[in-house]
Amino acid sequence: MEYDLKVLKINKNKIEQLNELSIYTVKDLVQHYPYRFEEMLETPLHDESKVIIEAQLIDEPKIFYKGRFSRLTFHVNYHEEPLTITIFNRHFLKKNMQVGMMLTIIGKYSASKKAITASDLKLKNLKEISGITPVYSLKEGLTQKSFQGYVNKALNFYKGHIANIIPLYLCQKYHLIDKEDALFKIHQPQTRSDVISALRYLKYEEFFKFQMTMQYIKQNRTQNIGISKLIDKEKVTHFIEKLPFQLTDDQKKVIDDILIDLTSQKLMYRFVQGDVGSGKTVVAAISLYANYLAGYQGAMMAPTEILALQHYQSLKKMFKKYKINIALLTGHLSQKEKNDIYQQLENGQIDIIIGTHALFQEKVQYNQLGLVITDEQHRFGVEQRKALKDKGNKVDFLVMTATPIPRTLAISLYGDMDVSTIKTLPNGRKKVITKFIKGTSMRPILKDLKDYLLKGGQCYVVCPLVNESEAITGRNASDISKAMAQYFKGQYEVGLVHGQMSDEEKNKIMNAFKENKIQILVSTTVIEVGVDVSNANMMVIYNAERFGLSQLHQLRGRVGRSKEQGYCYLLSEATHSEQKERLEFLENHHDGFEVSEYDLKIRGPGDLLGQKQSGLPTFMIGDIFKDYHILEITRKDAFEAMNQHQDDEKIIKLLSEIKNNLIKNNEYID
Ligand SMILES: Nc1ncnc2c1ncn2[C@@H]1O[C@H](COP(=O)(O)OP(=O)(O)OP(=O)(O)O)[C@@H](O)[C@H]1O
Repeated sequence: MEYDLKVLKINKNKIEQLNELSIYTVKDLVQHYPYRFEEMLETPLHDESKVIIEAQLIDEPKIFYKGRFSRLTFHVNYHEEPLTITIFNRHFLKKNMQVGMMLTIIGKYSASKKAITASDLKLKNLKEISGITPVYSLKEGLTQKSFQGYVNKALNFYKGHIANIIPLYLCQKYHLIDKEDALFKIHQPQTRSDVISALRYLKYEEFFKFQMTMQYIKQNRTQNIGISKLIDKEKVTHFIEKLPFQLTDDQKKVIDDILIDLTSQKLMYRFVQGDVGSGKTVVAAISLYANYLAGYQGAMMAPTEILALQHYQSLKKMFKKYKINIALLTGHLSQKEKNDIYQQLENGQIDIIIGTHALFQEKVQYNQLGLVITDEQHRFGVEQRKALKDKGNKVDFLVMTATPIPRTLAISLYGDMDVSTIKTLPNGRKKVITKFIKGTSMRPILKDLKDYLLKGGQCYVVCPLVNESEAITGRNASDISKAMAQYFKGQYEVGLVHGQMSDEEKNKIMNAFKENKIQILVSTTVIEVGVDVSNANMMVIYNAERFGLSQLHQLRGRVGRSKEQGYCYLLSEATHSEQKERLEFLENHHDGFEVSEYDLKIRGPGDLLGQKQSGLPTFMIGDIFKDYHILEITRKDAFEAMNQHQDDEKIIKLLSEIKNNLIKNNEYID
């Protein structure tokens, strides 16, 4: 049951402050878990470090005042040695301090002065205060102590009514404690092992629920009969044979998977991940062609206008000799142009439509939509997916992403989809020569750059900032482009592209670069995903330490996309050894899956995909990277639960809760 915070008799003003932390119900309060724990354990005296000690007061404390500030100084006996203790603004403690009493002192130790500058002082011995204290992430107005008080109220309110969600056989298998016990232990731990056993239960429960949701969605979908499409496979084979290159084995395998999906009764719901430059566009094109041959319209949605335009141009080129009507719909067409496209989509004149979010606006009606492909799953939420699916009756759905994640993680996270992976790069593709160069000057690589330009190549220069910033240090694209334009005046054209420009401006510059009217393109990370200019094979990245490793791999993937040798220079003043190691790792590793695995190991959450923006599910207590073995185990357990324990009382209850949640959050897709 969901209870409003009012039942806990918390005052209105405090309830508002709790609301700011997205805490609205008693359950929310109990689920606002500590983000760390502080342990009060005696530490040895190490010079210039934080120490916690227990010692005996040996003299009367003295108070000194200076303006509004006070200083309390006294001496203690610590293992037969006197130490001087100073603490600021605690003059009021003096009245309760008697010579001979035991004190606990927390502060910074100076060996030369034999003194501690204390940050906290307790008039008790350590034993009385030792233990483990949860620390919560809070907002202004709430103290740790008051928050702990509210949580305690919430726990007592629920006590005796907290039921286990996990079925008994799983609790027994993993020796999980009860849910009620886990909640008490996470908020009121006595020992470290309390925290460990509480976390084990709570993480397992959170991931298990997630995996059950995935299984539920998947099962629901499989029961849903799709349209078995009739595809002239000979024509598909003929199209493949006419391509200017041989497909890689992975491309062939994915295409086979997709063709099976399209022709089967099952609705396709497939997630294709491939390394940068592994050739996903042609896979999309073949799928769209197969769908077209079966008599259906296809839609391909890209996250940016630059990419939509690029896909449109590549598809137009690939289908030049075919009578397929391909159109581009973006937000920047005139109203008349848009209306024409709407009409042609509705009456079935357009076979394949490429575009951005504009593709699923309400006005857009399809005649016979059969396949939707979205590029970069991470930027499209459930809402958009639903909107697009609503455009057609039983539409097959393909999601492509260029941000590789280890397959096990992909299966665990996208458990409601079938996952295909394109790992191999096209034949003859050379590894991008990657060099980490210390500093932020282009001087050390200028000769390489000039030689390369002289041979007719084009180059990307990536900067972390658009303009000069006072807050952040780093090279900015505007200044760099001006400096380069000046330097190469009369020899080469320099262009500038960044996210603050209008789409029209961006497209103009990108097209000029594609047509080699611009030889040096200075940019921010707007070129990160998907841009494909095969004559541009050199990239210089300023302040490389400022980018995530997977992001650098994405950026580097813009070069070396043909048989030409690609070069990527990582300019960085990285001082931390960890930063250097990461850049050196990129020098020696070229496989996106390896890069993401390394990221996963050393950096944990955040860096791999930028979790928040990525559309990856967020968890309250489990960490998809650090705890991914639990994610994996729960996937198997959820599968088993769905198929072998569907009569278990707890499973029945959980599934009904899952369904209600999906409906409530408007995420229920039939
Ligand atoms: N089997 C192949 N053999 C040779 N070249 C190929 C093959 N498949 C694709 N290509 C070419 O490789 C280049 C990269 O392909 P594509 O743009 O589809 O990559 P991608 O997987 O979308 O990569 P990214 O995610 O980095 O954009 C294109 O120029 C494409 O024509």
